[in-house]
Amino acid sequence: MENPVIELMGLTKLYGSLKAVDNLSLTIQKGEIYGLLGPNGAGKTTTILMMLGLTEPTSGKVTVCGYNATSNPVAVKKKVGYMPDNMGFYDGMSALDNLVYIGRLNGIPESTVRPRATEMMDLVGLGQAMNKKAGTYSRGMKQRLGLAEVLIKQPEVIIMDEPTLGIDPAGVSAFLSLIRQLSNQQNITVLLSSHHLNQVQRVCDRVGIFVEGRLLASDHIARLSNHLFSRDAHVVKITFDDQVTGWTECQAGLLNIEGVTRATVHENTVEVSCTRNATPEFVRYFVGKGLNIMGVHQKEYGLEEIYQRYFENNLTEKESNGKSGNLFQRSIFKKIKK
Ligand SMILES: Nc1ncnc2c1ncn2[C@@H]1O[C@H](COP(=O)(O)OP(=O)(O)OP(=O)(O)O)[C@@H](O)[C@H]1O
Repeated sequence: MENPVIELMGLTKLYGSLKAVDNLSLTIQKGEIYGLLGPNGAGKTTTILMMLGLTEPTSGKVTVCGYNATSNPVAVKKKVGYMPDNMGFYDGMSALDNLVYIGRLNGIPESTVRPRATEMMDLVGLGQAMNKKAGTYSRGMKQRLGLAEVLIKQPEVIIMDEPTLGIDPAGVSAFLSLIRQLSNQQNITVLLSSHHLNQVQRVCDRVGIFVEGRLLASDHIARLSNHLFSRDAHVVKITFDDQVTGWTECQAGLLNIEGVTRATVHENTVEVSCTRNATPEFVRYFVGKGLNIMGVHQKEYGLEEIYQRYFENNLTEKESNGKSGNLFQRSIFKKIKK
């Protein structure tokens, strides 16, 4: 059932002559984890600031939990927990006391604030370390403490800007699992802005690809992939025990199979692109020809390929419109790919 929690309608933000956000329309449903992807300067932070009522749109409207973020930012702030990429704590105080302090600031009564803070520390996996000073926490522990600070408000929406920056791979994995668990158990809506495509892919239900203030695409990863790679939605690599001989005949046979758009060979490996999953037919075909199959590998398109394809399409469109700035964009893309 449709239950929009965040709604952006024709949102535009100008900084002088620079269009940081350009006529952005987007709806995020209750309980969704939505990933906002884009290179540096794409307009992600500006969009988030408008959602929080911290900066005013030049035109358009943003509502969060039914409240207009521009005219009623205080109501929005009560519903939303915001986690910037670098949260500050009182280093000399214990992590638990930091949390109690935030709880008090958010109006939690004195009788319940400490038990609630303790509960949140357990929830984010810091129960054993809650009496340590925040200044002694590692980067990953600080991110968890930041999440506890957001959760103590019991928000309906959590907005995170690069939440896993500087955390080691094991810490990232644990942190993302925690976000997924919170969303499943408490039906919290999460908006996650990130450059880390593989992390976004692991945790997000839908993603938006954002470039130069414009949303180029917004959908489920599988749907974006089907849309972009429909001609070669299923690519299968088949490896044989020896070099493939009589390839011309083989290739003609494969192209006769329904949906096959391309078949190539390199030494002992054949790659077939198809609009449907016809792997069993390929295997039967080669077995029928007396070839010994050593391995079958089905390629899946990840967010990285999807992002790259959208980015390239955007560049091609700009090139054909004769706009400049391509080298800059390409260098940003290389940076993201690292
Ligand atoms: N206060 C401001 N005054 C002028 N220009 C700004 C201001 N804030 C942001 N911009 C510009 O707006 C554009 C979008 O910036 P924004 O910070 O929203 O991008 P971003 O997608 O969050 O980037 P990053 O991934 O680097 O955080 C950039 O060109 C930036 O230089």
